[in-house]
Amino acid sequence: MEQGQSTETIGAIATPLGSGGVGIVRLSGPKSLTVAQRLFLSARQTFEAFKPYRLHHGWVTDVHGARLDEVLVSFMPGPGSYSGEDIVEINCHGGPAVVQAVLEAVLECGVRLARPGEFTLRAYLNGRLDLTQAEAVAEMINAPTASSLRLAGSKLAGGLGRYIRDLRQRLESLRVQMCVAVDFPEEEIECLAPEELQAGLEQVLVDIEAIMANFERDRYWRDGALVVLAGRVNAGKSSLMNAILGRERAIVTPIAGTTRDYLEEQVNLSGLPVRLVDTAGLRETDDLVERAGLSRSRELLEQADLVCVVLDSSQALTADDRALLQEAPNETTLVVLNKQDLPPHTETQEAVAAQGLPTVPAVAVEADGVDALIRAVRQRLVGERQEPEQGELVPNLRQSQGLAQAREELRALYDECRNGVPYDLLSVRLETACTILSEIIGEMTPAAVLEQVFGEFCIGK
Ligand SMILES: Nc1nc2c(c(=O)[nH]1)N(C=O)[C@@H](CNc1ccc(C(=O)N[C@@H](CCC(=O)O)C(=O)O)cc1)CN2
Ligand SMILES: Nc1nc2c(ncn2[C@@H]2O[C@H](COP(=O)(O)OP(=O)(O)OP(=O)(O)O)[C@@H](O)[C@H]2O)c(=O)[nH]1
Ligand SMILES: [Mg+2]
Repeated sequence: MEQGQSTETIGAIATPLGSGGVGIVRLSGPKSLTVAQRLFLSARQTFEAFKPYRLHHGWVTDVHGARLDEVLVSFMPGPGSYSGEDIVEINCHGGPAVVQAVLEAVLECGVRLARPGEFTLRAYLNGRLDLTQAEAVAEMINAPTASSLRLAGSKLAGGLGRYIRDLRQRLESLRVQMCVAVDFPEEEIECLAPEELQAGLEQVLVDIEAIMANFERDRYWRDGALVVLAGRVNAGKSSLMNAILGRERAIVTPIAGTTRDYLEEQVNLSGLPVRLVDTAGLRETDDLVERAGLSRSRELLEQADLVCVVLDSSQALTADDRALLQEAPNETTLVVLNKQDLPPHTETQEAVAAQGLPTVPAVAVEADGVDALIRAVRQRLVGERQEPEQGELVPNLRQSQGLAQAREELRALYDECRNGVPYDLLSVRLETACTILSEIIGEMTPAAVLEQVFGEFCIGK
């Protein structure tokens, strides 16, 4: 991964590939302005130069001067631009062929196609964003709901970076006060007593714990949860899927084994983003397709944040039902007693009650009980917790793992301090903890980590 001022000019389509009102081709780097001058024909006779932060109306041409599209072009000079470099944006008509043609013209002018996330990578390398803000850009683009968008917004505003920088500063100041620095051996400064060092560490640990708790508690609000509908054939899983979605997404028939591959849809359960999956019904089968579908279902069951075990409450439990209930981990299971419109099978009700798993009744075909089911799903995933507030700081997985590392280092340090380990050894640990925190915000972050972070972006961002 390159460091420092880049010399290559990069270009990409910044809008989704499809038909839309407007499509944007974006350039960043030293050649942006000359490329724009070469490919732009102004609609005004008096046009002289691309005044920054203005829209210039005209045509974009290919390298031979043939008009490609009527456009609006803007120029944002570095270092005060999104990437910190000269940026040009060509606003074309939003059709895939139009933007592709404009991109090709740009690439013929010695511009290189941008890699995923490269505009934002440059913004980061040029000090316009710290790493947590760069990650927030991706979180914002991928945010499935209003609340995940708010969380990304706080991070993009720099809240998490500031929080972590403050933790690091406090550790650094403790380190100075340990007076092991060889710089001032003679100076008469009051050195920190072990108890004071421990107290300082404790406070930092409390604040690390607090923000890590947000990761655990709010991760479903940010990333969404995987909810899998499982159960034997004909229990009503697909009917339930349709009822929750409010449309006929899955095929429903009285034939056992209707769903053979899994179906996945994104739903917003009153603000909670959920990937909802309908699976192939469990049963012994010789059908190759169905068996392949079943093995996919099992994989999904293992990944699920919540499994809704759908039972036909009017029928006796089958061996498959029992096996599923038996294997179901208590924390991640919700039993749906479907077909409540039919006469209940008392043994089934009793057997389920004996398992002690939370249950909800439903009549999937009439979409009855769906509201209660949605409430129960939310309850299982996030309890009584409401949507996170504006300004709440929720680390992502990478950030949370960094915080966990720093916490381990500080805990070890704390214990060593209590056991009378000398300050010069403790000081080394403290430095390690500071380095870990620096990596989270993107100071001294290894190239491999950067590659991973930016590799997950889309092209044009
Ligand atoms: N057309 C377009 N829309 C976009 C973006 C973009 O790059 N292009 N953005 C990109 O993701 C977001 C906006 N983010 C931006 C952040 C900083 C600057 C910028 O030029 N900042 C300068 C000057 C600000 C000013 O004069 O007000 C600066 O901060 O110094 C531009 C966009 C969302 N919408
Ligand atoms: N009476 C009644 N019938 C239901 C209910 N829910 C589903 N059914 C019926 O049960 C049959 C099977 O429903 P599906 O939703 O296809 O069941 P499934 O669990 O997806 O079945 P497979 O895809 O085969 O695993 C259909 O004929 C539905 O109309 C219900 O609440 N009450
Ligand atoms: Mg089905």
